[in-house]
Amino acid sequence: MKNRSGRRARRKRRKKRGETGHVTLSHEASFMDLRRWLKQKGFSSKGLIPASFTDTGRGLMATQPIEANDLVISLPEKCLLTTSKVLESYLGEYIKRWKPPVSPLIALCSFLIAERYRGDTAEWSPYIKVLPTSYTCPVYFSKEITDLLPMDVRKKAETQKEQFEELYSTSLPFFLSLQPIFTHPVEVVFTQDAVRWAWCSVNTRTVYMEHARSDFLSREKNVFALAPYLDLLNHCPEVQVQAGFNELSRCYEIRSVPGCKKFQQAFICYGPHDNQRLLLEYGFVASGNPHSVVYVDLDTLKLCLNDADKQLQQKLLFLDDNDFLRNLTFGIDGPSWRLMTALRLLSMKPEQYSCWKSVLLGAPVSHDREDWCILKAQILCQYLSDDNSKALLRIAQLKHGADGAQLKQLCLVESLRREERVILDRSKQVLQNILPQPSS
Ligand SMILES: C[S@@+](CC[C@H](N)C(=O)[O-])C[C@H]1O[C@@H](n2cnc3c(N)ncnc32)[C@H](O)[C@@H]1O
Repeated sequence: MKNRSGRRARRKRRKKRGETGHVTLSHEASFMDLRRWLKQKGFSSKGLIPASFTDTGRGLMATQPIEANDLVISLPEKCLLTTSKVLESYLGEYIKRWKPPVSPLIALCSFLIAERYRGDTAEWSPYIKVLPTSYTCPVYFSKEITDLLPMDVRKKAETQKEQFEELYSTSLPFFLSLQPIFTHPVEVVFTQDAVRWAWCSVNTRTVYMEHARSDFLSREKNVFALAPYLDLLNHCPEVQVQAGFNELSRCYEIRSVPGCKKFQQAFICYGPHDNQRLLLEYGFVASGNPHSVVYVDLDTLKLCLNDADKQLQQKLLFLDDNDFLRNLTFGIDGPSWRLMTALRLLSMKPEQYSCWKSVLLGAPVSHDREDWCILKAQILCQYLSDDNSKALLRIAQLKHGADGAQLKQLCLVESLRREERVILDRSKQVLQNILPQPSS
């Protein structure tokens, strides 16, 4: 008889209960220091411990059941790193002096970089030490890897990269003004890589918290708060939570609507984001994400249209005026309502223009125009499928000989492309089923 208490049996039982493999990290010196430091600020991490999970990486595990609607975590204001704390710090006088005022984002980024530079002597050192040293957000991607992204997200990633580079170059004079704080030249402390790290730390880890406007900061939104320990919570699209700063308890609180079983990962939901947005803003992809779709960008749409249509430019202008040139998608259920409506408007013959209002509301133009739309949707779907296959092939080639960071990025783009593949295959089936069969 097999030993039922063996490792394999335990793994099997865990799998049956829907638990994934994990290794606890709470005994690691950096996490022990973090918990000690937070305890001094009034936070008790009882009930949640850091662990590394096979499917999501580092996260928090419940060591006791969390009942439905119970608090998952409650982090006192003292533990939150906000722009007010930065203004009260040794950086404050430099920020207050600088004209025009720096943005709340740059204030936070500068503080993270300065604290990392100060090492063990930094007040926030226990927190800085558990932050990732690098990120998998597209601002880290080379052009070769960015080019493997689906067109729509590729353009957004390129814009994001340009915006980051612009932010870095326009913030350089301010960084240079911080020289008196450092013994090394500021240029070697505030490198583009350091600012990218801080920028990703803020963008991927802050919680939303509104702050009163400060005269010392620019008018850009000041809604960030870095929340040590709480920011170890990973995202699950299906989980419902209530989160926010509680003015009475003066704590940032998260309540879980469904609760969480003992020894399972405690998740929160970052928002109803599709995988493209998760990749752009957080540098990961959630498999089986119910919000995921495949975008049809304008260039792809144009590729599949008839150039001979003399009214094409006018039709595209009309679509633009009615906000029908963005968010055109394929989903697990086939082409979206917006995509089909855009195609219907594009399909119209001049003598049918009088019915544009009902078409905008979703009515088909005519039988033959509806067939035209389904055919165009099929062509679009096939075009995106071919692009997907080419990208997956190229990823497989590039994975040979890639270094650690590149490999992580390639695997991430690969997961996004695999999720896209599932959606496109399902869309193809849906379109095949609705296409009228030739009569025998
Ligand atoms: C707020 S942090 C969560 C803790 C983070 N995993 C860590 O190790 O510090 C957000 C980051 O966690 C990762 N993440 C969150 N949810 C994830 C998920 N479901 N799968 C994979 N990575 C996830 C992403 O890298 C994201 O940028």
